[in-house]
Amino acid sequence: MSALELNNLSKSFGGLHVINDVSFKVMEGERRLILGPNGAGKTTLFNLIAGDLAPSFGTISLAGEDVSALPTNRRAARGIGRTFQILTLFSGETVIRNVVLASLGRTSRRWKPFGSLDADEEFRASAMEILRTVMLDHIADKCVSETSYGERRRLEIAMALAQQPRLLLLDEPLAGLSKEERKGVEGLLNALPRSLTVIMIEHDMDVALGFADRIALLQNGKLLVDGSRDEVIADPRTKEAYLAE
Ligand SMILES: Nc1ncnc2c1ncn2[C@@H]1O[C@H](COP(=O)(O)OP(=O)(O)OP(=O)(O)O)[C@@H](O)[C@H]1O
Repeated sequence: MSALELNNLSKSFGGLHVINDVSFKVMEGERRLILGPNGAGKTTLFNLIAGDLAPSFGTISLAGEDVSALPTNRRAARGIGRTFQILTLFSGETVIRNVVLASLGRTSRRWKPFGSLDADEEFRASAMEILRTVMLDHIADKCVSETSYGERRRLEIAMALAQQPRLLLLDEPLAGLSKEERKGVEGLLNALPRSLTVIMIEHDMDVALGFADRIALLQNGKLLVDGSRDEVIADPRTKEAYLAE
C-alpha cells in the first residue's frame, strides 16, 4: 500500500508556478529522497504534504485517504511528522520538555498547564526513550539554549518522532552540521524503524544517496526524474540538473 500519493499536484503564487503537475507514490517503509536545485520547489512540496499550504490543483492521499482538504493538525493526527529547515524549538525549555510538548500535540493533554507535565512519569519515560534513540538522553534536563546546534537538530528529529508519525518529512536534517555531527545524524537516520516511511530533502549527497531507496528529482517545480536510487543517479538529466552543480 502506498503511504503517500500525490496526484497532479500544483501550487502557484500569483503567476509563479512553483509546483507543476507533480504525481508520485511513496510506498510504506520507503526512504524517499527529494532532490533538486535551489528554488526547485522542494520545501513547497513538503508544505503541501503537511498541510501548511493548500494546493492550487491536485490531491494528496495518506495511506489511501484523501487528506487534501484537511488542516495541518488533522494531517499530523493521521501520522505526518515533520522537521523544518529552520529549527523550531522552545529554546527557554529543557530538552525533555520539548519532546514531551511535541508528544502532547497528539493528545488532549496539551491543554494542561505546563508545570504539571514533568510530574507525569509516563510522558517523561516515553520522551526519555525517544531521547535515547537520538542519543540526547544524557542532556535531557539541559536548557535548549545551552545545547549545541548539532544537538538541536537531533532534538528536532526527536520531537517529530514524539508525534509517532507513520510518515516523517525531514527537511535538510544535516544542514549546518560539522562532519562529526553529520556522522551522528546519519547513524540515527539509518537506525529509524523500517516501519516508518521517510521522505527527506537533503543536499549532502554522501549521506542522502546512502539513505535513499528511491529518488524524486524536481526542477522548476516539475518532476524531472522518479525512480530507484540507481536509476536516478544513472539518468543523464540528474547530472545535468543537479549533480553537476
Ligand atoms: N509563499 C511564497 N510566495 C511566493 N513565492 C514563494 C513562496 N514560497 C516559495 N516561493 C518561491 O517558490 C520557489 C520554490 O521555493 P522552495 O523553497 O520550495 O524551493 P526549494 O527547492 O526548497 O529551495 P532550497 O533548496 O533553496 O530550499 C522559489 O522561487 C520561491 O521563491
